[in-house]
Amino acid sequence: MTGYNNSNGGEVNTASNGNGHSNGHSNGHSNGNKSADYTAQENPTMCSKDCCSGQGGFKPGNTCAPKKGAVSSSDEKIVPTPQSLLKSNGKIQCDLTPDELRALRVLNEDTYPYEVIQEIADFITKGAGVRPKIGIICGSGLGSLADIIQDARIFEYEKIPNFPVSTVEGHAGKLVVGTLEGATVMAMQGRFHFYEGYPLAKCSMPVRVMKLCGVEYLFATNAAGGINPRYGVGDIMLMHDHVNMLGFAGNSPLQGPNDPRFGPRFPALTNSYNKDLINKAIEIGKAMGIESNIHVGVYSCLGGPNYETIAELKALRMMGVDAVGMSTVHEVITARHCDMKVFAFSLITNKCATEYNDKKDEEPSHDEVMAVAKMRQKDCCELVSRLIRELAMGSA
Ligand SMILES: O=P(O)(O)O[C@H]1O[C@H](CO)[C@@H](O)[C@H]1O
Ligand code: HPA
Repeated sequence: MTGYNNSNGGEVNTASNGNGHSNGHSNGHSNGNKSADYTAQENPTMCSKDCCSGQGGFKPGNTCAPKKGAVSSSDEKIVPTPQSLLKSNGKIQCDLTPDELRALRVLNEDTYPYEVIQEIADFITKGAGVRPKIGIICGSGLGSLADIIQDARIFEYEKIPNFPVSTVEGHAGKLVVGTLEGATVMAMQGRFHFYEGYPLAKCSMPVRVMKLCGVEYLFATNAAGGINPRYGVGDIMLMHDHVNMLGFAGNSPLQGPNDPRFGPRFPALTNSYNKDLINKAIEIGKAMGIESNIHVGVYSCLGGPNYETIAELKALRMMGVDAVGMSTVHEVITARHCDMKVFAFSLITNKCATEYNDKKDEEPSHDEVMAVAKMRQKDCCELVSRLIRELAMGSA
């Protein structure tokens, strides 16, 4: 791989994707459901199996009184909403613990005003005693990128005011601030995904926190499925562009009122991925002897959490997508909106099938994703730290 220049779209491969196919599926089916309405057939007047079965079976005249120990509707645990917690004097009244209350508040908080982001940033910079220049987001299984940070000050997400919590395996939920190769850095060991139930603005809110902490460069990493047939498991794809599938569906982290202190209402995304950093990373890949495992390509983010169907993967390939995942794009959009320089790469953890087959072992799984990330974390760490060294020395 030689120097990258955006004009030919990097290594984007427009290989024929074999559009015509027969998948051998038949539409007709029999559901084999012999007794769709079990209670109605056996006990024509029974109100429900659960209701009457504790009373010695159904007898004509059962009153269907609640069973002993059953929870009456007034005893049922109420799932609190902000409204249900408010007394008429506007004060919150509930028996939730402070932690439960905080989790509830963070779940319900969809937008983060500038001042709240500033508060979070102040909490971190005061606690860490530094203003980091480089922000790193660790992809699934790539948390070790943060383990190499020196003089680390670690903030658990639960302890950061107004911060969401990580719910995905391989995302520890820690923010690590310190130095790496002479640069001050902050790394998210655990990112937020749309499929976790967080709105996109919340998923990428930490990028704004990074900005207000002083971060100028965002390094975003992810685990992804390789759609480009030339990509192998364990390869690294430097992102030079993306296709925002969630954006196609009308969803953006920038939706809602725009605060010009972060950036413009209508940001351009045509030069989102920094070319100098891509070229430096290619050089570093050569120096590491992994040149043949480095590609430059297009990433696409789907909502997840399910992996893609064959038809979806074929469609993505036709659109020029090389690797697919469930993250990163909203972070990049948020970073570009507030004028951060972006470097991003995908670790290809699995090859995506674009032809129909019945091979179970070719189906993607998060276990496989984590295993490959573990296997390749050393090279990923080296690539990131060497690139940061170049930045710190002012040569990137
Ligand atoms: O993008 P990251 O966070 O690396 O994780 C990827 O791996 C998970 C699926 O295995 C999904 O969350 C997908 O987005
Ligand atoms: N699809 C979507 N996300 C992923 C994949 C994949 O194949 N691999 C890792 N993250």
